[in-house]
This record gives sequence, structure tokens and C-alpha cells, in this order.
Amino acid sequence: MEQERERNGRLCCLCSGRAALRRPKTLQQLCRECFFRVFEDEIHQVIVSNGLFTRGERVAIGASGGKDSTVLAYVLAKLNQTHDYGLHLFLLSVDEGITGYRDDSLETVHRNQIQYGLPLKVVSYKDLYGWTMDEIVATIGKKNNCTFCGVFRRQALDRGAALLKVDKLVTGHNADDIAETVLLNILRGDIARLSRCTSITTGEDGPIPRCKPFKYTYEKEIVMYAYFKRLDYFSTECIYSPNAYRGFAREFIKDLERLRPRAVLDIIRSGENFRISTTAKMPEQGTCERCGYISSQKWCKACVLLDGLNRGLPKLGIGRSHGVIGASRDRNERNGGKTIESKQCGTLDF
Ligand SMILES: Nc1ncnc2c1ncn2[C@@H]1O[C@H](COP(=O)(O)OP(=O)(O)OP(=O)(O)O)[C@@H](O)[C@H]1O
Repeated sequence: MEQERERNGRLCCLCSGRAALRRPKTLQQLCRECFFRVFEDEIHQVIVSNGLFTRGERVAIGASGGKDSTVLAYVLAKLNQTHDYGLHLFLLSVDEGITGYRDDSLETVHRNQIQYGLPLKVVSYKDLYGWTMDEIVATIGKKNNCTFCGVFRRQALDRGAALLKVDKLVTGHNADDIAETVLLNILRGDIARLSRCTSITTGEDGPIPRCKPFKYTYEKEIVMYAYFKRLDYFSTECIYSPNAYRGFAREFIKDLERLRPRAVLDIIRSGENFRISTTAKMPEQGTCERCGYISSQKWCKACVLLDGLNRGLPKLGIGRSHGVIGASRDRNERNGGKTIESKQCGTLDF
């Protein structure tokens, strides 16, 4: 039957209409409408089976204007209506202050606000930290700038979410992002992050839990969905983010996916099945003495980085430094010398 359909040309394997695409995750031939339906249904199943939301919750969607968060905002708004989740949705954007990149993508988010009828809140690095990324890069150069950006963005999203008084924050991290992060954490031997990076919800012990409804959604399908729905999104890469190591991991996964589409899901499953041995010491969660943000050190990573910037010593918080020199040693020693904040790229931790 299947072969017969193939012979008769490209027919949708669900409705026998004319196929418009080959679904990257399963290689099924599908028409547009069936693709939209299976794509949305899968995300709905992920939301329901993981109990991501509770009726009446206020949920902020981390909106960068890129394909992932644009599709996330569109699909969540749609599912909220069709399945009557009863959620109050908001768009939350962080303006990192990157001229020619974030200013353009924020224009997209402003349009999405109107297109999807969702209220938008924008918080900026300049207001929160006194520095734009343009100014930081002018001071420190392009090397290591992603460390500043990742650490600051994570905290800025939490601060924006607090201003919006939301119960949850969702981001557009997709299956490819997660598989890539699993691989990078293995390559770096970072067991603490490895065990966390596959969790669909994180930060339940922090200020605002974060969820990744696209945990099992393939990047290629997000792009297809955005394309066929003609969604308005911004597709330029960040001008400051050449990260060769991450790029290599990404290409490796794409090669595996070409040979076997399930590879992406299998890498995520491998990450999920890693268990931390009970003897491995995990960082103790506390609060930053300077700004009150969650931290396993005396000062949170953002404060350490800012302190370095403001004192003209921008390299102070880069790499495996541990909070305020000396001041953090006590807590750090108790943690067996490992900290969740000692890695270079903020995006290794979602
Ligand atoms: N400036 C920002 N403001 C708000 N949310 C952001 C911002 N940058 C990233 N995010 C959130 O983090 C997710 C992952 O961001 P990442 O930088 O990896 O971009 P991406 O994979 O290209 O996603 P997107 O296509 O949505 O830009 C985004 O989908 C979004 O939910």
C-alpha cells in the first residue's frame, strides 16, 4: 500500500491528498494541513503529558524574534485557544543592545505582538546592568562575549518574568538545541549540566520555572512550519556569536540526522538516562549577596562579570573563576570545587 502510494506520486500518508513535504522527523510524506496538525498535536501532547501548565497560569514566552520563539508564540497562542488551556500569555524580550541584530529582531517581536494579540514586555541590558553588548564587545573584544551575554540574558529573562508576575517562562529551545547541549556537556564532562539540560522544566527551585515545549520538536520542522504558515520572523545570526566548538557539535548532529532522523531524539534520550552518582557533590543553591539573584556563590555570575567590567578588569569572571575571589572559597570548597557557574558558555545551561 505504502509502495503503491509512492508509485502514484507524492500522496499524503494520512489523508491521501497531495503531499507537500517529507516530514524530517519520520520521513512521512504529508500535505500541509496534515503536517500542521501533527506538528501542533505533538506539542500539545508534550504539554499535557508533562503537565507543563496549570489553568489560569500567567506564562511568559521568551521572544527573540527568531524562528523558534516566533513559532512557539504562534503555536502556544493557538493551542491555548483550541484546547482551552486557560493561560494568560505574554511575550518577553531581552534587548541585549546589539545594533544591527537585536534592534531589527525586536521590530519583528513588536509586529508579532500585534499579529498574535499578546502583550509584550522588553527589558534591556542597558537598564539592568548599565552596559549594552555593543559596549561590552568594544571593551573585551569578541572572544568570550557569549559568556557575558548568556549569563546576563538568563538573569534578564528572570527579571522580566518577575516584572510580568508570571508563573512560568517558556523558551523556544528545540530538540536539536538540546541534543547539541547533551553532546557538549558530555564533551566537557559536565555532569551537573548534563543531568539538567534534558529536563523539560528547570528552575523549579528558583524564582520562575522554565519550560521547553519544543524539547522533542525538530528544528527543520519548525522552519517548515514557519515557512508554510508564512510567519513573520527574523533569521539573521547574532553578529557576535562565532562559537566553533558548538558549531562543530551542531554539524555533527545534522550529519547523524541525515543518516538517521531518530539520532536527535536518541541523543536526548541518552542524556535523560544519565544519572548522577550519589557521591557527586552538587552545588548548593543560595542567593547573591549583592543583587539577591539565585547563586551557588557569594556573588552571582552576573555580578562577578559586571564587577570586572566596571573595574576595567573584564576577564575577572571569565572561565572557571569562582565568584568573588576569596569570598566564595568557603562555599566552593564545600561543593567539591565544582560550580554550576564556572563554564564558559551561558547557553550550555537552559
Ligand atoms: N533576546 C531574547 N529575548 C527573549 N528570549 C530570548 C532571547 N534570546 C533567546 N531567547 C529565548 O531562548 C531561546 C533559545 O535562544 P537561542 O539564542 O538559542 O536562539 P534560537 O535557537 O535561534 O531561537 P530563536 O529562533 O527563537 O531566536 C529562544 O527561542 C527564546 O525563547
